[in-house]
Amino acid sequence: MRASGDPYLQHCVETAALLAELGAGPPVIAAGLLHDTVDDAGLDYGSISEQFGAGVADLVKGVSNLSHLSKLARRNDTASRTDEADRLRTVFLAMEDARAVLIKLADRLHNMRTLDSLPKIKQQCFAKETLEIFAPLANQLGILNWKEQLENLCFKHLYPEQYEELSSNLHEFYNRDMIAAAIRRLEQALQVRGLSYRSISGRHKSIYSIYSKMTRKKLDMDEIYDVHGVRVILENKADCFTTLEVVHHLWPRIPGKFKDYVSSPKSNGYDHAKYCYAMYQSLHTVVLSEETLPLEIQIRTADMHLQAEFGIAAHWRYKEGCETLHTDHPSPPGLGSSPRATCTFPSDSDGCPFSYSKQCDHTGPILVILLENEKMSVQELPQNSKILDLLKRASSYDMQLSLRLNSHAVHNLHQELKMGDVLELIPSTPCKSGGYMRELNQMSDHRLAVSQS
Ligand SMILES: Nc1nc2c(ncn2[C@@H]2O[C@H](COP(=O)(O)OP(=O)(O)OP(=O)(O)O)[C@@H](O)[C@H]2O)c(=O)[nH]1
Ligand SMILES: Nc1ncnc2c1ncn2[C@@H]1O[C@H](COP(=O)(O)OP(=O)(O)OP(=O)(O)O)[C@@H](O)[C@H]1O
Repeated sequence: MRASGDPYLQHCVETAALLAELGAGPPVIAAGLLHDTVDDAGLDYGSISEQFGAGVADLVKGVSNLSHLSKLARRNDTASRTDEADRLRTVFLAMEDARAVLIKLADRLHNMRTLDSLPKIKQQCFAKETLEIFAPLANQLGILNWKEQLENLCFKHLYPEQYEELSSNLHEFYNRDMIAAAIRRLEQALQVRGLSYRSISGRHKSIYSIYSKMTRKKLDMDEIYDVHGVRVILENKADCFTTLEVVHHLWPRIPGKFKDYVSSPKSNGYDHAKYCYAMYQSLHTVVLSEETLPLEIQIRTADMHLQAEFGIAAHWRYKEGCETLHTDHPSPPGLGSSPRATCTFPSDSDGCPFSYSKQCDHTGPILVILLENEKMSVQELPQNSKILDLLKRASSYDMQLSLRLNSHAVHNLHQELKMGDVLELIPSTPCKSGGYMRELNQMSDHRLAVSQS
């Protein structure tokens, strides 16, 4: 039974259903159904592998590893330390098949939907971790719909009064029909003008995004002009300016809200990886709809859009500085040429071009997890660092320890660490004499001598 009183199986089925809705294949859906069997039903890798295949068993094990680290992160309040939370997200993506991360996200989304039945303190703890770690992870993987749902649920639990107030205002304010009507009107006007466009899409801003913008910019709700938005993607720059004319002809403009980031691109700061400035290009205007509500209209070419969504001016970077994968927002027709423009759901780990290891040139530092006395830290080390280098950062110097790297006993302290490795320090008997580091060094020198002889 779950705390809500629902049969436990319901959580497993809902998790699998979320993955199916996303377009996941049978192994991922099966692993979604079985995701808690290692931790909560005492099944081991072998029996899952025997019944469902090694692929499914690997995924279930991967989710279990992520759950274990997530639990430690909650206990250590990692979410409160922004840098460490950032690093943990990178490690999550690096240590497991990206599909295991998706299953963990589906699991978390369902848990967040049913959080009401847990004690208040646990609700807050889960919501905090979800907001700092899992919602940005969903964003990094491009599952924007899950990201918004997670953020909205966190907002509800972390700031219930503000949530209630804003959601009752928005209940009156959100107008989905208006967006659809505006798109239709604009499509017709563009056709009359003989302008061909790649796509016109619309969205209303999520409640958490509105709240964040209000707090970030110290604004009232009626000062947020992009609650309702439409985006037009066209062939070339000239068409963008013609479309702007059409828009301003259709609706009265709200003064002071026009921004020409096409003639004067917006700099998003220096991109150290690419040695250049990240530039964002788009025309933005806010008009007054027939319903007398502000409507933000963004106009850009397909190239500008690719740059905004996937290039160095990318929306994820603009928001939080991470990687992205758009699975639930298919790219507009004709935008398929970029390697980042579309992503079908990967059928295996190698098939996923968005896993950290595939994208990274491995010249930068590595991030690894150090577990000692149930304490978890995410450590950044230079390339080619060894287990010994990591041990120098451990606080439990005076104990005899057994070491496990990614759940396997460590035999060579000079073994090189790689991105996403998890090193566990397991205290056995208290150390009687001598410093811990000296013993470790002796032990490793001895092992090295033996292995070389
Ligand atoms: N990808 C990307 N999108 C951006 C960037 N800057 C702005 N945007 C998008 O453009 C929208 C409007 O940005 P601006 O016109 O600069 O206005 P604003 O910051 O929202 O401020 P207001 O005028 O108060 O609405 C944002 O909500 C984003 O959707 C950027 O650098 N990269
Ligand atoms: N006018 C618009 N039309 C269509 N899609 C939009 C429009 N404005 C933003 N979007 C898209 O909607 C999603 C959510 O945007 P949201 O408004 O929450 O954040 P944002 O664009 O970063 O804004 P801000 O920084 O102003 O809060 C993003 O994928 C964004 O690209």
